[in-house]
Amino acid sequence: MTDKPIITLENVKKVYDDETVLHDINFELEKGKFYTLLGPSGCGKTTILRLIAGFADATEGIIKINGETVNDIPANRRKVNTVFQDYALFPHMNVFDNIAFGLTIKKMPKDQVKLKVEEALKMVQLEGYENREISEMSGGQQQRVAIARAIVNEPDVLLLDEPLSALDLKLRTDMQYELRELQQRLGITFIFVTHDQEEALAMSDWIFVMNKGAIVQSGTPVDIYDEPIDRFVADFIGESNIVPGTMVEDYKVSFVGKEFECSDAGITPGEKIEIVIRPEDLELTTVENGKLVVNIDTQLFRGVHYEIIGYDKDGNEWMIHSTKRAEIGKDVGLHFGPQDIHVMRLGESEEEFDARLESYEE
Ligand SMILES: Nc1ncnc2c1ncn2[C@@H]1O[C@H](COP(=O)(O)OP(=O)(O)OP(=O)(O)O)[C@@H](O)[C@H]1O
Repeated sequence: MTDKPIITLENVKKVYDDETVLHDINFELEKGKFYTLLGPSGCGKTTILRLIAGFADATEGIIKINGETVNDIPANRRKVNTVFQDYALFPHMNVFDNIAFGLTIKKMPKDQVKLKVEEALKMVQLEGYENREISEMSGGQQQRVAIARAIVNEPDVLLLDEPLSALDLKLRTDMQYELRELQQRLGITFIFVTHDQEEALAMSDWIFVMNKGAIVQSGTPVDIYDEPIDRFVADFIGESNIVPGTMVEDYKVSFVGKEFECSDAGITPGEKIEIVIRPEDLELTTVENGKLVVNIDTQLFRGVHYEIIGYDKDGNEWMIHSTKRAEIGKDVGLHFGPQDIHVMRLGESEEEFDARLESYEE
């Protein structure tokens, strides 16, 4: 990283009552990137945002904004702004007053406030909506007002806590494009919280996958999708086929009683591993041409593809996404290439994971 990180968390821990909700969080964020915290409900995503914003204090550890330790700096003096899930707009004020609120309390001269609000409205494509009441705006428009209210303060960092979760699917997808585009246009750092993996993959430069108060993997969307570090990430980030296997040697694995070429190396020969193959990487073919043979059990039409489930001779379940139909009860061959096989080191069991988290307490 050439520039100073815009946000740094060092050994950050948060305890509420007796419960540790964040364990030893460490990261450095670069300026101008779109970061996402992704994980199931209750894993601590919002708590990280609250610590950065200054709405809660870290129990241990250091939080820096632009290289400066901010643990003792109040929320209103940090150059970050938050867009909340429910937007937190003032329902009795019109659009202009909602956006101008922060500037007015800072006692900015009126003509300057007007200019800034107009500029912010233009950014979110709501020019001319100054006098509308909040109750007269659609969900998507309220969302944009909330963003305008945050960016009018020219923050270095914008924190977004599930800002799209109240929108219907179509609008949500539109807003994903808009937010991504806005982030690139403004060039400020976004930290976006979601439990929706597709949203995270579509929007982010970099994703932190969280589970039970810890970051379990971080990387680009492609890295995380293609090389999930363990079963939790593989399951959480998309549909996967996961079957037990063994590393034979570099670039060779065995599973379902056969050896296959793969693209992984550096794992001890003989090590037990798990094999991940995405449903869209499996191709239906004839039994003779198949690298594996499965018996087709169910088939659902999903619009763009059929979702087909079959079982191999060892009883492993295989999900296949295919534009071709299969015939229930029949054997078919599956084709896949070496690059479609992803090798996962045997992850910790749930119990081992919990024990490791507890060891942080000692
Ligand atoms: N003020 C609080 N007092 C006590 N416990 C809290 C408080 N805020 C959060 N928690 C607990 O901390 C844990 C993490 O909560 P957090 O809101 O950060 O999760 P999240 O990943 O954002 O979840 P969601 O997606 O459901 O919002 C949860 O177990 C929650 O109950």
